[in-house]
Amino acid sequence: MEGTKDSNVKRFCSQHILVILGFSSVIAVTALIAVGLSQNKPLPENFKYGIVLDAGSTHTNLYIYKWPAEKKNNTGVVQEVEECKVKGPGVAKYSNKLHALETYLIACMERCKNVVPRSLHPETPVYLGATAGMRLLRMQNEHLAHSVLDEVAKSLSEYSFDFQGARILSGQEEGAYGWITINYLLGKFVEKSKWLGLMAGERQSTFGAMDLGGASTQITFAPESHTAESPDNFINFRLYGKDYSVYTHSFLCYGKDEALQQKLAKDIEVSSNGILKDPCFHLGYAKLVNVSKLYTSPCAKRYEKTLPFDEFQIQGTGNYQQCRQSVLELFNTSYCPYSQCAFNGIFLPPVKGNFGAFSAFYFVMQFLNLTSTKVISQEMMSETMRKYCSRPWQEVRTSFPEVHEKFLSEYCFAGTYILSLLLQGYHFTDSSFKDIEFMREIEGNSAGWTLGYMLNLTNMIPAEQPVTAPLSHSTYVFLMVLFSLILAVALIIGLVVFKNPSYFWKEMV
Ligand SMILES: Nc1ccn([C@@H]2O[C@H](COP(=O)(O)OP(=O)(O)OP(=O)(O)O)[C@@H](O)[C@H]2O)c(=O)n1
Ligand SMILES: [Ca+2]
Repeated sequence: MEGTKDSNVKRFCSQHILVILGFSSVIAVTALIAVGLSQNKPLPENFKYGIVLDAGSTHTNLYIYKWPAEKKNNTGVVQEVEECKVKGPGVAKYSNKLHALETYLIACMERCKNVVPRSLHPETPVYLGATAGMRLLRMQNEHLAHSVLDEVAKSLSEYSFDFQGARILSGQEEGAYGWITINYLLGKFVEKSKWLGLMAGERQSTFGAMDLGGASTQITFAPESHTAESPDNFINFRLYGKDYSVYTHSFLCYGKDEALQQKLAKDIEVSSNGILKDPCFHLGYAKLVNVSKLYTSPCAKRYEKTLPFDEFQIQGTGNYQQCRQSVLELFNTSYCPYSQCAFNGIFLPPVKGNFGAFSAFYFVMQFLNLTSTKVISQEMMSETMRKYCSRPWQEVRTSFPEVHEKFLSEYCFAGTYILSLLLQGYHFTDSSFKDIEFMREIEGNSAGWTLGYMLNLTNMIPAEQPVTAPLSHSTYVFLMVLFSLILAVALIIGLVVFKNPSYFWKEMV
């Protein structure tokens, strides 16, 4: 009797201990989840802004970037929040009307005043970088180029932002910053994490970058192997703890507009009657060109000749094959002082990996409807060009009433030029051509040199990998909760078994 009472009390006590233990485990796990989640809740972020003006040969574009101040050294944190196209042509075109530069940037700078919170204006850097149009002007008249830069610098320093200067980028910088931009946006500088970040990550291959502007074009990529040939074409970077040896070259005068000027100057040399039958323009298209204007750019100088007329008329004949032949004459492949060259005796290692092709590469391909499929073959593009160039001008004009006449009339030339540059200039093959992605932006950020320029000048890309915990905070919380749950379940099962071993054994028998 005494024994039964005793065992009843024991059972009562152990049942309660079990309930208390189960209850505490549930509370502990709930508390752990709550603490983890509240700790992981994003803190109110403190943003910083940066402004870059891209003073290109054809126009100026302004970009406003924004990033959380605490995370400035992480990759992919900078976001483009605004793009503003400055009204009017590129700054180099103002060399004979400097006074007009006083008001040139006002509209876009007013946008900046609205987008960037007023309290942050004094700490928001503003950079202006000029490219090939200004490089050409500097070649012609250094003093004038300085005056243009002084004038834009003067107008930018009148704002309450932290103006950091206006300068002409070298072709190498332009190529390199474009390469940094797209690889930063594609997340190629960080290792691909494995097993929730528990295993060492894998180094990723970078994308090559190709930029086609109005006056110059750049190609930049990490070649298969480093070579001692033409050291001027190589830049070494150490980014996030990894070394990169990158090939880059900027072909001045091989932007879309200057290449066309060169072609016209080359072809008019052999005309005697002031008429230029041009296969790169549509049949029925006609345009008057002033001879002295044609020779103002240093790019067409090599074909300069005294002609018996002051102006000539382009008459389109719309023939892709003949246009291709004429364009190919712009690339001199008859000499190469290195083991391999692009054209004009410029070293170029074999192209390797994926490429992002942006600016006019994209504008032209988009117009030709060649950006909707991810993979574009060179046959597909040649066929498109053959058909497009043969369309009569009147039909083209009425089919695309919304497209600016200058752009529209030049797409036959531009597409043919792009094909020739990629195949004969850079030696892309049937297969490597398919590795080119024509892109305008990557997740809302424009592909171009400006972001890379700002990342570099604000020291946002560290040479060494920042020291971080091996796991992200959310992975850490997830694993802690999971293991605690496993522990709690094991504890409860253990207690049940300990409390009533006969039940367990009975089941087993
Ligand atoms: N919808 C558009 C817009 C532009 N273009 C062409 O694209 C070229 C300009 O490209 P862009 O990258 O804007 O040149 P810039 O930056 O001004 O020139 P650069 O980089 O050489 O200084 C021009 O030939 C222009 O005719 C085009 O064909 N279609
Ligand atoms: Ca450009």
